[in-house]
Amino acid sequence: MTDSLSAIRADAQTDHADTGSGIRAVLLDLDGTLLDTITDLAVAVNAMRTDLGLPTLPQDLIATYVGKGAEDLVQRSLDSGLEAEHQADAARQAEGLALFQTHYARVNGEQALPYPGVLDGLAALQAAGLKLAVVTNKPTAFTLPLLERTGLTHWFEVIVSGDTCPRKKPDPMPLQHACDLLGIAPGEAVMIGDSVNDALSARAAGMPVLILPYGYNEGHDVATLDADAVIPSMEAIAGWISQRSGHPK
Ligand SMILES: O=C(O)COP(=O)(O)O
Ligand SMILES: [Mg+2]
Repeated sequence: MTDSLSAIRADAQTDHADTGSGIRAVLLDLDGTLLDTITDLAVAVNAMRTDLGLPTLPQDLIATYVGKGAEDLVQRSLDSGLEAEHQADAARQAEGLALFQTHYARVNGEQALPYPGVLDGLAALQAAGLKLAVVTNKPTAFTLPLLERTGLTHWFEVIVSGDTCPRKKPDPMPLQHACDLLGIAPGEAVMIGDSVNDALSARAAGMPVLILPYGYNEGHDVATLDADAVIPSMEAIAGWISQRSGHPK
């Protein structure tokens, strides 16, 4: 771990030797990173399936379908266990999406909770003078009420949702957009996430990426990700980013 962190610090010093600016902002994924949202997502997915006459799915299986936004979650939840010829057509997917949206609007945030260390981690990053942004694949209509209901909105200068830009993570576009809004270069930010979508988008945007191991990586081990480090908690992440940003708390 120490070696990985040293390597990131060394990279950043090389990248920014001309400006000496280092890290000025932290971009944070939402589902599986800041908030444990799977209970509410699974309730909405299973309510959709019940409406369509389908059996419910285990929450752990639904968790492997989270990461690429609501349409993808609905599609994978409808097609779960089916051969290609039986998978939902566009009309069935649209019907499923409408049902999911109705149910999730009702339960979004009901049981969602910050993971241990998140609130202390955000406080430490903010105290260190870093700008904070959310970059999520969750649609705006669910992101903003969720952040409100869980009391997190006030931490963030910028919120980029899954439908803010033409393309979602793993495309770098939403990360670049967040940096534009923050008035910084991508190389002055660090991405914090839980999944392959965060790792790929950060790599493509040219910024370091740190992975938290407790979220939803589409059912895969986070050790398989191309990331700079896997760090156990937001609190632990905040400690060393603060040092690296040159504004120790
Ligand atoms: O909406 C999703 O599928 C995942 O959202 P996230 O990008 O905040 O993890
Ligand atoms: Mg996530």
